[in-house]
Amino acid sequence: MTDKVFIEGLQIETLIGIYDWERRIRQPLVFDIEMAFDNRKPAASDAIEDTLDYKAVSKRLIAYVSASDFGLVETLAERCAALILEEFAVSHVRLKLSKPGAVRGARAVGVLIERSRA
Ligand SMILES: Nc1nc2c(c(=O)[nH]1)N=C([C@H](O)[C@@H](O)CO)CN2
Repeated sequence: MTDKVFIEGLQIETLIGIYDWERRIRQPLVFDIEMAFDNRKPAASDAIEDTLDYKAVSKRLIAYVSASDFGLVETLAERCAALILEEFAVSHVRLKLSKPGAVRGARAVGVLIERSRA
């Protein structure tokens, strides 16, 4: 089963970074997320209750990330992947966390991780 539900370009502002100046500001992060989910049931029923609701996942991530204050993008990406696997009916998640403008000359830097439910 290779079905996915995705969220692309979800921008969230938060406190993130290892340098002193970064601890005094909020910076935008961008999330691209793919979640394994069998979409055949909602396709047959046409019922939102049968979906992996991408709006519900987005709202939960916005709440979590906005309130977070990690130093590394690695830490935040790991926590977000764990949250998705624990709180939603997702067996596998691929999560790209981009920090735009963090490095001069680069459009964005960040991490890309894939995690599965234990
Ligand atoms: N692999 C990482 N490298 C760096 C990180 C990070 O979170 N992961 N963070 C920084 C700084 O906070 C940087 O974003 C400031 O421009 C540097 N390298």
